[in-house]
Order: sequence, then C-alpha cells, then structure tokens
Amino acid sequence: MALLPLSLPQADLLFDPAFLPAAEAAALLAQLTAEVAWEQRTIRLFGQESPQPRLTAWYGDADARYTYSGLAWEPRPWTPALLALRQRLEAATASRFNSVLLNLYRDGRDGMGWHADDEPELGPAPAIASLSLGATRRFRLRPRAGLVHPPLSLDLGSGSLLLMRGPTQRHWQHALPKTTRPLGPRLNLTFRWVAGSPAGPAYS
Ligand SMILES: O=C(O)CCC(=O)C(=O)O
Ligand SMILES: [Fe+2]
Repeated sequence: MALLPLSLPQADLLFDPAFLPAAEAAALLAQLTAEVAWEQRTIRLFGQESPQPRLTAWYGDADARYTYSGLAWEPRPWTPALLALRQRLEAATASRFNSVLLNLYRDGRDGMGWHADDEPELGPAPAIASLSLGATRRFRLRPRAGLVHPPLSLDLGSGSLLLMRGPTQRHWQHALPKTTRPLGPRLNLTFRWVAGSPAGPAYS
C-alpha cells in the first residue's frame, strides 16, 4: 500500500493501513513481544504515584535521552529487528529517526491518555512514525485550545503506519482509549528524532 494524506486542519497526517503484510506484522508482534525489555513504569501525576496502564521500552542511539511525564528514559541499544524497521520507516517516510518508544497494550484495560508529543527535545514540528502490530485499537485525535474541530477516530490495525508531522502535535492531542471489548495484545512503535541535548523539563 502507500502512505496517503488524511485531511485535517493544522495537521499533517499520512496513513497506510497495510504498510506491513499481515503475516509479517504477526511474526514481528511475536518476536518483539518476546525480545523487547518491557517495563511497567510508575508515573507521578497530581502528586500520586501510579503504574502506567501498559508496558513500555525505549531504544535508540546513546544520546537520544528523553523525558516525559516526569520520567527520564535512557535508550537501550538498537536490536537488529528494530534497526531494520528504522531503516524501512526512514525510507518510507523520508524522515530520520534516532529512537523508538514501544508500547505494549496487553488488552483493552491498557491504554494511553490524552497528550501531545510536544516535549522540547522533539523540536517544534516533529515527524513521528507510528507502526501498529496486533489487535486493532481506536486512535483518537482532538484539537488543542485555539482550534475548533470535531475529534477524529482512526482504527489502527496490524501492520498500519501513521505518520504525524509538521504542526500536528502543536494543534492536536491524541489518545488510545481503554475499551471493555475483549481483545488481544497490541504493540505500537513510535519512531522519533530526539535532540541529543540535556533532557527538557518534566512534563505530565
Ligand atoms: O499506541 C498508540 O497508537 C499511540 C502511542 C503514542 O501516542 C505515543 O507513544 O506517544
Ligand atoms: Fe503520542
């Protein structure tokens, strides 16, 4: 398939529902689920410690440190599988990535709350390539203050690729809502470019 633009104001979104063939996406899901160093990290929100509702891991170049939700991330060194994916995504998106955040949503009780990927080390107009494997989950986008537009829902199936770039993070937030529907695990990889400078201020 091909990356095709989604029409949304103050955003630059491209989507390919079948970037990876189904069999390859399934094999990659099994491999990464088994070999990635998954952690369930604790975040401090409103003065309260709570475990994140998903498992995470951060891989990348040694200088690609990252801070969000008050958590500092030291990248683990690239694995062969993640390096190969980076190369394919760089070619497909004409972008460069020095790191990848992996999220494993074990079932519908795992999710991610509303946020924008707008940490200072990502720069003002980051290109973020989001590859999904496993169960189809609904990805939501809603405008930030200053923009009036209905929210958007996008079903991210196995092997799909969503590229967010330009003004998207500045004007839109996104989330992966929890669901009571019984469903299997979903693994999402967001490839990013992180400036190799001291980590920015904590963000929640
Ligand atoms: O799982 C997803 O599709 C979203 C992940 C995300 O927004 C992030 O890692 O910042
Ligand atoms: Fe995000």
